Amino acid sequence: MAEFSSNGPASRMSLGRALSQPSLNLIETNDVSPTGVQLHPRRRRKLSSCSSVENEPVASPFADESRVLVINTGGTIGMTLHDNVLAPKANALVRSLRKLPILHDELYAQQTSMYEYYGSENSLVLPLNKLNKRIIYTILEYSPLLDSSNMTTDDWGRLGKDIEKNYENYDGFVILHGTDTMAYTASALSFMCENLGKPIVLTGSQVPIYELRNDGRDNLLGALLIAGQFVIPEVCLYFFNKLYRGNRVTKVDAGSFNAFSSPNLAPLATAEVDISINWDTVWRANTTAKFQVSTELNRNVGLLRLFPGITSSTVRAFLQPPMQGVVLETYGSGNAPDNRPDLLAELKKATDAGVIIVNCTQCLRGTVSASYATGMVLMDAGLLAGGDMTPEAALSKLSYVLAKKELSLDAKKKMMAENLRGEMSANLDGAKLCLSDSRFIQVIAKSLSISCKEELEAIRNALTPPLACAAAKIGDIEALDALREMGSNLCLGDFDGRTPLHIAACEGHFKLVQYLLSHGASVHAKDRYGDTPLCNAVRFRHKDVVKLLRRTGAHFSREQMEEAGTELCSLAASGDIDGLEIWILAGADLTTLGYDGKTAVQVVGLRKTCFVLITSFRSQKSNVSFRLSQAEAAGRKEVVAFLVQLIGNKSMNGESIEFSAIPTEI
Ligand SMILES: NC(=O)C[C@H](N)C(=O)O
Repeated sequence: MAEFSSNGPASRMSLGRALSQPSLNLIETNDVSPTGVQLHPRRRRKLSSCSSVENEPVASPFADESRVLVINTGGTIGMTLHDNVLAPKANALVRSLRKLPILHDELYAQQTSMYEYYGSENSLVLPLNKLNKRIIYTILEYSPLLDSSNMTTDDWGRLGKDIEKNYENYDGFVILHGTDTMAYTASALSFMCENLGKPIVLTGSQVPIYELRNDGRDNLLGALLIAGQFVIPEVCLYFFNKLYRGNRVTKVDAGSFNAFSSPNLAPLATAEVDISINWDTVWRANTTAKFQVSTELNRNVGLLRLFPGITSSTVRAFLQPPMQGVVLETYGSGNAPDNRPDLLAELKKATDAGVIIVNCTQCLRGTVSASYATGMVLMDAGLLAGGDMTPEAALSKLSYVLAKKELSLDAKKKMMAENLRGEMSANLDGAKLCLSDSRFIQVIAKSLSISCKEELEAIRNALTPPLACAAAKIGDIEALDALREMGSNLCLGDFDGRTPLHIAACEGHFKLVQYLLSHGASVHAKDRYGDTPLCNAVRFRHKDVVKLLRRTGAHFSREQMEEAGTELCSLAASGDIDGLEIWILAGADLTTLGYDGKTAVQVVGLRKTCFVLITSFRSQKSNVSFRLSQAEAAGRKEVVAFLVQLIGNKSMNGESIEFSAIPTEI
């Protein structure tokens, strides 16, 4: 049998702990439960691993597994030679990866019934890594596989939809993609993915993975390790040991493994002896809104590069309708000839007619500014300054913004000037409050005789997560604000991976949860026991916090859902309607099987179940149609029928349900 790593004794209640409650007598080592229900081998193994010593909780043997969806779009990484040219080869990647021990541990897969459990031939598992984690990845291969030169905005839309569809089932996403247009796809996805909370990592290679010497294996492995281990809520690009923000990169070398550059932003992470994440640079969606993908893109956009002697007729032809948005690649810090009234007149005519023209530099590095007269003339012609955006980012941003039909032209222009996903540096001159400005850190540094920047940083990194957690415990927003101004990252966890959001969720500090979410805290952060802030809020029954976290996109994983089955039955058995209600608000399904194959509905009886459902409908109206369809999908015809009869809604359309008509007692 494979060795399962344990996280050691848990010091507090976790979801997994429900399984080891002695009063529930859940120790099950046989294939068949007491009620004769066949348990899946993975769940059986999990249940049998529960401690037989009373009150000693044992972490789930699978708590240290994470899941990554790999979408293979094509590119050199999966190409083979045919008639002396490279072209993508279909249905070959999974077979080949299965034979590579650094990318697949067959023994573990067999012993844990992984293929059966995930129901996919295309699932693989990485060997145990340094952080004691297993990354299970499933490959979704597109057909046909494409050289990225053949990709269009439709392919970006397909990627967006697939990520949206699978978002809740995976911890992170890897996209295998050709390098030629990878910077465009990465930029476009960064805008399309609104309120992203999980990592999406694009990678590929310069030499096919099937060749003896290649960069594909390292790139794929690095991308998987990052997507499976770190909650970096960005569309990123991983290549040659570096993780970049996707909308900051450009392909700079066709013949080197070091093919990409991010000239205006340092890498988000470097994979050297250790993978070190530059958390201060990681971009976070500061909202309490749910993840969604906007697949609408406007194709009437283009890139125009200035060159000495360009004719006004070329410019005029390029700016003709249906063109709606153009990135003008200018000289140096955003300059164009100021002695060419013919050219400037064409630009002005177009902007007056409603074409949005963004000024970006042709230089690899740097930003546009209005420091020269030759730059000012473009402002006068109505161009927008593109800051230090790459042309790839500016073009895909235009395509995304122009597709927003509900916005006026002015609103679109305003949006173009805003920093939406970290694609531009907001204020290059704005000095950030630095570490050494903090009196608190200074005092500690002085008493320890420390003065160098690296040591100061090490102190900050060690001290601030527990300090932020302490502030979260007592609901002290001011203290958190002070820590944040000092340059501390409020999303980092303490030694147990518990973030301030976990603590605030346990304590039920609603305002503080709101504050943290609006400052980039992640609802997907898992502590060392695999618990998210949502698990904590449920455990400590903070209804309003549960609702807020759900609105922000928090959800249970499949494993947590399955564990919930037993907890729900236990609550049902003890008649704890309040307890059941909070689980439902958190997204649990009353038809989930408990340890012995019974559901909470069966334990509590139909009439009471309906009462619980109705109570939760009352507090979460938008969930009505979802719950009904869930009950329907689960084949709980009697529940559905009873509800429909009860609320008099024959159409089953949740939106039209009259809540005041629902009796409070059944
Ligand atoms: N290295 C590569 O992947 C180049 C290839 N032509 C592509 O972009 O699909």
